[in-house]
Amino acid sequence: MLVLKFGGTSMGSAEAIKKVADIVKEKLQHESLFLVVSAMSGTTDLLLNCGAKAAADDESYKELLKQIETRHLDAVKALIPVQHQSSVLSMVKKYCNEIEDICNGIYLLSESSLRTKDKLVSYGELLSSTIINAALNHAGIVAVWKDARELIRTNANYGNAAVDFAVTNQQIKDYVQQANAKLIVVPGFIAGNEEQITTTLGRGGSDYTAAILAAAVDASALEIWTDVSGMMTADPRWVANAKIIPSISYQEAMELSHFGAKVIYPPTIQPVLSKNIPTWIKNTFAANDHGTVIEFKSESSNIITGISSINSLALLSLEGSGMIGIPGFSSRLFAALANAQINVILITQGSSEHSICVGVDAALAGRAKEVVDKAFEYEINSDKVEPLQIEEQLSIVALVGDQMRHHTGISGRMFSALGRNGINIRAIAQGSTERNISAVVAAADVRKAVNVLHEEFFETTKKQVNLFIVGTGNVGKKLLDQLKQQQSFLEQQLRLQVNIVGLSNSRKMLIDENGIDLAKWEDSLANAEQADLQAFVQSIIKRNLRNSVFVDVTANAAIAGVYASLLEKSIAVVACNKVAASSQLSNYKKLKHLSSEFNAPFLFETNVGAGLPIIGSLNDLMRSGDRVHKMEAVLSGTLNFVFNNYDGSRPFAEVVKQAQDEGYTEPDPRLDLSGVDVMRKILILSREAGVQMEMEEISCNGFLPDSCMQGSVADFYEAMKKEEAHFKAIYDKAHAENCKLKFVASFADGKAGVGLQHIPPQHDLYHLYGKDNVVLFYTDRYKEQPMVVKGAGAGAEVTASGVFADILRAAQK
Ligand SMILES: Nc1ncnc2c1ncn2[C@@H]1O[C@H](COP(=O)(O)OP(=O)(O)O)[C@@H](O)[C@H]1O
Ligand SMILES: N[C@@H](CC(=O)OP(=O)(O)O)C(=O)O
Repeated sequence: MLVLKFGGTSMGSAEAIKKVADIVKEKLQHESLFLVVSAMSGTTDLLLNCGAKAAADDESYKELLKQIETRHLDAVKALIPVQHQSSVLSMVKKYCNEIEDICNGIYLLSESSLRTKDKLVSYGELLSSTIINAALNHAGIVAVWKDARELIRTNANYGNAAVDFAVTNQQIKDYVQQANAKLIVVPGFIAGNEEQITTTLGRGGSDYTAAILAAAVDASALEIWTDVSGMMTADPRWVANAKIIPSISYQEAMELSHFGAKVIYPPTIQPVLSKNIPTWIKNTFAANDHGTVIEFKSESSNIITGISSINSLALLSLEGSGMIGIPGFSSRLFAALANAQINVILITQGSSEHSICVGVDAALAGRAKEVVDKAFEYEINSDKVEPLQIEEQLSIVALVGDQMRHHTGISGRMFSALGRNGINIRAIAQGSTERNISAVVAAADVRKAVNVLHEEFFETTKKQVNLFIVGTGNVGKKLLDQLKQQQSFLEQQLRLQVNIVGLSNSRKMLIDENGIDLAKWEDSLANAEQADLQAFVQSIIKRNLRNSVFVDVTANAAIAGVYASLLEKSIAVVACNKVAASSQLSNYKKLKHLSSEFNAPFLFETNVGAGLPIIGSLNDLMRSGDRVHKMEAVLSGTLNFVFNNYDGSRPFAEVVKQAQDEGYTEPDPRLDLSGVDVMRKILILSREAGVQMEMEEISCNGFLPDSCMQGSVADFYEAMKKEEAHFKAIYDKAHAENCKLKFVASFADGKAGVGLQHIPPQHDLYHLYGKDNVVLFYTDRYKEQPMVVKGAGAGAEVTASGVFADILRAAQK
């Protein structure tokens, strides 16, 4: 005999029920069947909700009752031909009337007991099993319906009754023998006690019904049909890359289900394990998929089989000096919890014996405090023990696998992966079977934790990076082009799946967790919501996605102001914006500190020399113990371009405009022309060279007349035109000395300065063309001959590629 169980998801609509009928028909060709069904999906919750509303004197329960009735009547109408519907419709109607009577009773009494709740929810399975039984018979498949309450005997622990296996097994065997039927339809989840009163086997308990039947009749197999193609390495609603586990041991399945893998109800395994009955998880909507087989395995080949989580946990800590060395404290704690029917999910105790910490379902925390404080009343009153402390809003994330005990370093990898992503671990437990390592984390972090661990243990070949990009100007656009062009290369060659989750400019912002399509980002952004920097940042933090990188491709001070709030949430920051690194020294230091404390890269290579490897090379020198004595540099692509192209033959203002049009200048070119931009750069280099420097300490020998510094950018161009003679004179003077004009930044003996200089032909800085930058580093190791980094130091394309390189660095941390 074969036992098939179809869950609520497989019974959710007439369409789905037709698929169930097809599968049953096919299976019947080979074997006789027990068919166990759950309530149509959502029905159990609806029934409980009706009861709760009625008990709270809320008359709207009547609307819910209508929904339940309509849903089931509709299913009958869709499944059974009109001329045969009446008897089933009247059966459904009769059940619905009974539900209404019960709810009316609850409403009148303003109260409902666990026993009444069991009676109420039993109608979900009674309805669904009646409907499928009728549908099968009308389709010519002969089926008999059997009330599970007459087969499965339990105690009277309503809501989660315990099975009396001796009576149950006998009842099932007797019935099967007497019925002699090919197909027996049974409502799942419900059972009966000695007095024939309805009980239930706990939420999700239809799986258990099926396992009990399978074990009683020594079934050839148990098949649990649901809406996924098997047990997966993690909950597929959370982890997009979760994979089907083709085969798994009973113990691993038990451990995974205990730790939240909802696809199977934990008690299900015990009956089938004791009879060694292979148990399949199969997909009603993809019946040919292999699915998962749960079976006996002497040696499983998996080190880690799956990752699951329990999402509502409270940690209870009992602490006090009176606990040390005195036996019996823990047994009293556990006895108090057990007597109150509070299940302990996790236990940790430090070797000092000064405290003991247990995890329980968050809903039971209040009750736990009552009973434990009562049990230790004497010790609490005499200050030997503190009143029970409760910490809520926690979750457990667990790694499960038979082979963990044979492999060292698994927990190390687990904790460091969580740590790298800024997930704080509140408590740890490892089962003595070493089949499970559990970490307690904040509930807000659990989804991220499951994803981080899944990536660490199952997606070793691929890593997902989640980008939040602000700025879609010259550099931003180029960056998006480059990302689009490289996306598949990165995935195939570097195994990096780069997901652009957020995109914002000063007008609009767009967030899409599945990744913004880079082929049409401009349209999507144009139609997105109004930009709001704080809302954007909060949304990044709230999403709490692993490997998040914030990318600032603006020159905006407000945006530089949000880095700290991101770094302290372990979100990496990549910026071509120089404002933060050149801000007050205290702010620069704070950001550096947050970056190291929260393990979140803060990278700004493009702050100096665009895509040139200037800061990275300097960092390498410093990290390897070198010391910088002197730096000499031309760091403004704009100024270099301007002085390389200006010879008085066309106006200075026109050359500046060309530099702006070609994308070398800051949005306000006065930042470049005044020397401020170069001051920022030498300041950043000095700081990266280990010097504590403020912007005010840098001297500036500027060349721009005061008249050019007033008003708007348009006013600036007008003013430059009027000052043409001033610029011509500067040029002529240098030319007369056979020198070129270079705006030089220098650092020596801990001091920095910038200014326009006459550079003679033999000078290192003379041969510098176009928009090129150059830096000469004189260090302990590069004494006479400096280390030179030289090349195009401005332009959207090269800046974008420098930002891109920083993103990859942050991603591969
Ligand atoms: N590790 C896991 N493997 C497979 N499914 C899982 C896992 N963890 C959680 N699930 C979820 O369990 C769901 C199936 O359980 P459930 O809704 O109770 O189905 P049914 O109504 O068929 O009993 C799946 O749709 C899936 O989203
Ligand atoms: N209907 C019950 C029992 C059950 O097992 O349902 P499902 O198979 O849909 O998880 C519940 O919702 O708890």
